[in-house]
Amino acid sequence: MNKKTILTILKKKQSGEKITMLTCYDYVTAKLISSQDIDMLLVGDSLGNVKLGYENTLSVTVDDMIYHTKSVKRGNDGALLITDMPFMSYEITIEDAVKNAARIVKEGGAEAVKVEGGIEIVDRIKAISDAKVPVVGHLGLTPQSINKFGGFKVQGRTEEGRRKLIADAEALEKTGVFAVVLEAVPEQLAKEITERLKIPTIGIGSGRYCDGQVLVVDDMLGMFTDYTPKFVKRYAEIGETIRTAVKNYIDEVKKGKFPREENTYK
Ligand SMILES: Nc1nc(=O)c2c([nH]1)NC[C@@H]1CN(c3ccc(C(=O)N[C@@H](CCC(=O)O)C(=O)O)cc3)CN21
Ligand SMILES: CC(C)C(=O)C(=O)O
Ligand SMILES: [Mg+2]
Repeated sequence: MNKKTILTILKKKQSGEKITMLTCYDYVTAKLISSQDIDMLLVGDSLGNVKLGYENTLSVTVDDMIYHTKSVKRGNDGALLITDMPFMSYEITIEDAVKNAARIVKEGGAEAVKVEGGIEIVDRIKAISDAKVPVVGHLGLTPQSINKFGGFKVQGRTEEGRRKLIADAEALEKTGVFAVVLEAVPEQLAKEITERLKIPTIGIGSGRYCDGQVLVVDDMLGMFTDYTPKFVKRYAEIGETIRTAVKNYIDEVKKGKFPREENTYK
């Protein structure tokens, strides 16, 4: 597949071509997804929920992110590879932020990192970017703030919230992020932010007017069903397919129908 870079992504905003992104956590899935000319793969810290079975993303470590990024890297054919910086890997000091971003690039092979937050973290973002690592921002319902928000709560519904989100988005652009994920941002506000910014907005639950869209792959494939945010559309029922396949396998082994002659060495 044609190699996508940050230039590919920036150009799509200019031309008005929609940008596509999915999360991805492993080699097999990276091969499958990138065979379809997706623009970006995100090794999301949602892997804490989806792959590790935690209740939220707060326990995810830099080592977890590197482990999964290496796996995705080997299967990726051409997509721009972005990895989330996990909770507390960029909050404490600028030095931490740069060191952890560097590990994600050097050891994991990510081409960019994503961080959650606005004005309060622009110094960390600038330092990472100055260290030659492209950064994606993430605003709105930022899951690493779950304890501060008191749950997975839509942000930007009050006038003050609206103003803060716009100011954060503009601050991120000024600091040099090359794209910003807008999560669960009310559609008209996401539209306004998208129109104000020269960098692309990638929406998840933020309506039709964002420059691109992202979903958690296990959600859109019907694999992860512990909870289903309203913004998820199921494009397949792979969970159901797996259950049926496993059921048939068990039945056939018990009845002696599997293995058959063609599955047997002579
Ligand atoms: N599988 C999965 N999909 C995701 O999209 C996702 C993760 N995991 N883990 C990290 C975060 C958590 N996310 C979530 C989780 C729950 C809601 C949720 O329940 N939202 C409510 C709306 C809440 C409100 O109206 O304020 C909903 O009904 O959609 C949203 C995003 C998004 N991210
Ligand atoms: C949902 C996307 C944007 C994300 O941050 C993740 O998967 O962790
Ligand atoms: Mg994330």
